[in-house]
Amino acid sequence: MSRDSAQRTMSSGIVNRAVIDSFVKLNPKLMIKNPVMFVVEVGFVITLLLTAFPNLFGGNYGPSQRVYNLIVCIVLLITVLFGNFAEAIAEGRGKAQAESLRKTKTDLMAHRRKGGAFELVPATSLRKGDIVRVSAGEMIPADGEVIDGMGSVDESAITGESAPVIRGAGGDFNSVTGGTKLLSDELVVRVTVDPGESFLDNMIRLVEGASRQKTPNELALSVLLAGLTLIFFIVVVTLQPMAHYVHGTIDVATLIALLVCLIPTTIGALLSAIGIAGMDRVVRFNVIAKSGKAVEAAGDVNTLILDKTGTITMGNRLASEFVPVGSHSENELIEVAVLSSLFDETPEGRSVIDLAREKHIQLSRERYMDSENVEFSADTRMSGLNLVDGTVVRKGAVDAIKRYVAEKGGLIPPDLDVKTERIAKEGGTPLAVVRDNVVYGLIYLKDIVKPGMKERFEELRKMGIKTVMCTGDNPLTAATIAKEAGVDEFIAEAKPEDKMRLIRTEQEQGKLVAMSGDGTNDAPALALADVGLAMNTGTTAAKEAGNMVDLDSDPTKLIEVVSIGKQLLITRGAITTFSIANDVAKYFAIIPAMFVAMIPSLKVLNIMHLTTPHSAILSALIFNAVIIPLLIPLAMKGVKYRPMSATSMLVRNILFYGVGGVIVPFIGIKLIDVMITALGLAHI
Ligand SMILES: Nc1ncnc2c1ncn2[C@@H]1O[C@H](COP(=O)(O)OP(=O)(O)OP(=O)(O)O)[C@@H](O)[C@H]1O
Ligand SMILES: [K+]
Ligand SMILES: [Mg+2]
Repeated sequence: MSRDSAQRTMSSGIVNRAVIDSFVKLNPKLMIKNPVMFVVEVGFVITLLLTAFPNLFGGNYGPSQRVYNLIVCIVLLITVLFGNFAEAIAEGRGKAQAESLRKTKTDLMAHRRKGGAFELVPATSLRKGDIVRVSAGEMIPADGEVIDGMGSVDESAITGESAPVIRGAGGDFNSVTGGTKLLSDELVVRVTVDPGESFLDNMIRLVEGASRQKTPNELALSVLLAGLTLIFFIVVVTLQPMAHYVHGTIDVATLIALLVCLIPTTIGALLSAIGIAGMDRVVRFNVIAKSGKAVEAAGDVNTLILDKTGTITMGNRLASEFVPVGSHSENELIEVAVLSSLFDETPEGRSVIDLAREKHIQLSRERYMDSENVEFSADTRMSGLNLVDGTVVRKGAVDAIKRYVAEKGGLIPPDLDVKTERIAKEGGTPLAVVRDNVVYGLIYLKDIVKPGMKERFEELRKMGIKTVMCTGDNPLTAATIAKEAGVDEFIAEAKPEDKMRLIRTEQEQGKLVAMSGDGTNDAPALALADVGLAMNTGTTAAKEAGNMVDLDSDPTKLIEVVSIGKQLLITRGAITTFSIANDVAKYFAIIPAMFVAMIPSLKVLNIMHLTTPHSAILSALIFNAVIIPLLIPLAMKGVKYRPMSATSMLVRNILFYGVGGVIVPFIGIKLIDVMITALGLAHI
């Protein structure tokens, strides 16, 4: 089957299923969650009874009333079904996706460690803390952290990305996901989740919408809609005594039709579809949002915090030059630099070794096996070795090294600052190299700003979002890169806790903050931020702390997420405006029609000139139903979002959807009235 036709059968499958689901959702237990549409369903039941027994509530109605009641009854049923269909079709994609994810889960086996050996067990029996061995060609049986070995993993089952990724013990690339396939080598993995709680399980639940809860915004809107419904209910109920007062009566089916026309059924029917579609759009960008709330928060974000290396710049900072200082030669510098990097497994450390090799300087690791390796940390901003003979070598951020040398009573060579400045002004990262308390020179780490960053930040600025670059690098390098990339503000020489402080300060000013990160030390900040986008390549801690995970591990994807969030909020606002404006217009169609027989002077209000009172009511009711499926595409695709300030967006939308919402029903109802008249149904 070609991809195209496969897609078509999938989408026709989704439609068929949605049609069935529309009926399943008629179950009152499910309907009650949506009070507006529940009222319509109750109306359907009552008019159904009135079709069978036209004089159920008194009166002396003839057979033509039966036909009228039946038409109202059918239109009401269709209205409810249309609303259910909107929700079902929005859920459809996720359900289909969940099914294909479930397939990757079945029948996994695992080699679990027991004593000194490994036993073959079903993956479903694995518990948190179990140790498993995975060999090349096998599926990784559960989520976990690699504790030994390194290998390439095909994660396409969850990311859809076919390029294999490297996973290995230690560092920020140690997390593996159950259901992905190890392509090479062997890994020993410590399982980090119990059955049913895995990433894949969560993802299935998420895309399926099983764990979907109403967001605070949605909840507030639902309460408002329910309130409006109650008000209109009271209004409609009091119409009957008013009619009596002018010596008329209004039949119950008409009252129900009026009520349904007046309550906000359009937004009531589409509300949950809009929310589901928003989450779905995020998924299509390969981002897993743990809640709809996170997506919504993204739409309101004021401040975006990004780190420099790897987010704004390419991130493979490579040593490109050795710059000796004082009276030291280049070779002397290189030797100390290599020594300090001998066991430094960061890309920076590796690149120092590579550049030195190009310059024909190499040291054997075996000779220094007994020395103590001092790993790089974002807190010390240094790395190096403590040799057995007491010699200490370090490389690191220049200010950190300067402080270190001063503590040890060493001197700072006079040309260090000038040379540091030169590298920093070019946007490079200078690393100072020191043996004991003597500074030998600088390593020039080059990093390039990713293409197109300036345009992306410009777009964010138009959305009214402030961007702050937070980097551990020195202020000059930071300033150069900030200018080149076009971020609004930057913080240099930042330690992980500075990120948290920045988030807190912004939040205290009432702002919503988004950030992306991947390291274990990013986890607290990811948890603190309103939108925390964790990288899938990152550590388990980071992924647990964030409320979104980017499967492609592209930190700049926050920009798309923010756009989708905004689009979601705008779409909901637009359809709400449209829905309520619609109801105003329907009021003009129905009220004059209902009362004109009793109060002839109301004729002046009858601006639409609909054929008969019955046709007026039926036209409004049919329009009310038909508008729901007509708006499904808009609810699913979202209102197109263009970067502009929130107020101008609001004004524009109120004009478009508010005014449009008043005009469209006038035209629509008139057209339907003409058709009803042509069909000869106006005089039933
Ligand atoms: N392997 C390393 N050995 C020694 N020093 C390093 C090493 N890697 C980075 N540094 C220094 O430590 C500083 C802080 O590094 P850190 O990773 O916290 O921030 P960064 O990568 O510069 O910025 P960002 O937070 O934007 O990623 C770097 O600017 C650099 O000066
Ligand atoms: K309505
Ligand atoms: Mg970094």
